[in-house]
Amino acid sequence: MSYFSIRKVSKTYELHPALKEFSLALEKGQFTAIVGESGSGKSTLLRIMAGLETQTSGEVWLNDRQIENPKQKLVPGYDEIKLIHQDYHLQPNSTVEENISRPLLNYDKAYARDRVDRLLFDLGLEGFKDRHPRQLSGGQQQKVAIATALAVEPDVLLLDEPFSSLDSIQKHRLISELKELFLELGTTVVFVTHDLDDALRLTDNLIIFQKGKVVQKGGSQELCEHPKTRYVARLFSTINLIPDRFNSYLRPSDVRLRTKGELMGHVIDQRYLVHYNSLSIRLKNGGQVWEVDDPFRKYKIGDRVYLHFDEEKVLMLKS
Ligand SMILES: Nc1ncnc2c1ncn2[C@@H]1O[C@H](COP(=O)(O)OP(=O)(O)OP(=O)(O)O)[C@@H](O)[C@H]1O
Repeated sequence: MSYFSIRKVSKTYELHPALKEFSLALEKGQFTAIVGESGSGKSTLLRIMAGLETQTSGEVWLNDRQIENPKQKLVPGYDEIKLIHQDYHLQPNSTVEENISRPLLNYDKAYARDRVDRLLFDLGLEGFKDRHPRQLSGGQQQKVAIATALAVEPDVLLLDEPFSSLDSIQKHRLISELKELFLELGTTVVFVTHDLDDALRLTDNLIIFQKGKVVQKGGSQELCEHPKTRYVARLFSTINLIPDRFNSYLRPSDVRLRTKGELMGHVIDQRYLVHYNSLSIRLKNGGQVWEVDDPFRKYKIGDRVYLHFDEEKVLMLKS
């Protein structure tokens, strides 16, 4: 039996199905990321996992204990399973230290002191412990929210896009720091996000979620090389539809540019990126615009180019 398991959980709001028979099994200390677009049911799923929302059917288990939903439990939620989302609620009139200490009010004083000191240290907040939330940056406030959630040593941490208010440099640094901390603490982590890049900073154990259902699971290489749907493929890069062929696509890196051939187009835009130039090419037949990598930075706006590709690189994708 797995440590944390979600068994065929479904949720229907009025008549609208938000979650369809979702199952997941995690071992202790394992991380997983659920990547899905807005409205795909990610928050609903995490709230059910935390015992904060009542599912229409299915079960959630932590070890040998079934997680009760708000209809079954007088005070919904568990200290063992903590949910952190973007709208974290810090106490504005309390200091950082007081915020982190609050969940530990009923604990042994010496234990609480040690725990708060450790969290301040682990999250790099020692220098800010006497400040109030309004005196902190978004990233620092987020760290305080995470430290507050970790204060009671939860076994499972559920992260619902908690970093979306940060810029990408801050966000990636924070995710890397947290990864180290979670590994050290042995926390089991479920991270939901719409951003594959964020997910991959934490883990390569991916679940791709669309319209309340799992569309594909696996590591990034498997999903990138063998995506089942256009949505999964697009998480990694733009895809170009091949004219006059059904559901057949190519990634920008799988198109070669030549000065002769059959599929002709003109470069209409060029962007300098770190490893290559990215070109927008308007195809002659049909007027479609393809995005193509130019690794030798050879072509310029206005150039005529011919597009070549290997058949084995063609992705056959459902919607
Ligand atoms: N309390 C509610 N009552 C009715 N419908 C709801 C309720 N909460 C969510 N929904 C609907 O259920 C679906 C899933 O919503 P959910 O918030 O779980 O998605 P999400 O993937 O977390 O979206 P986002 O990334 O935008 O937060 C949406 O269509 C939403 O409108």
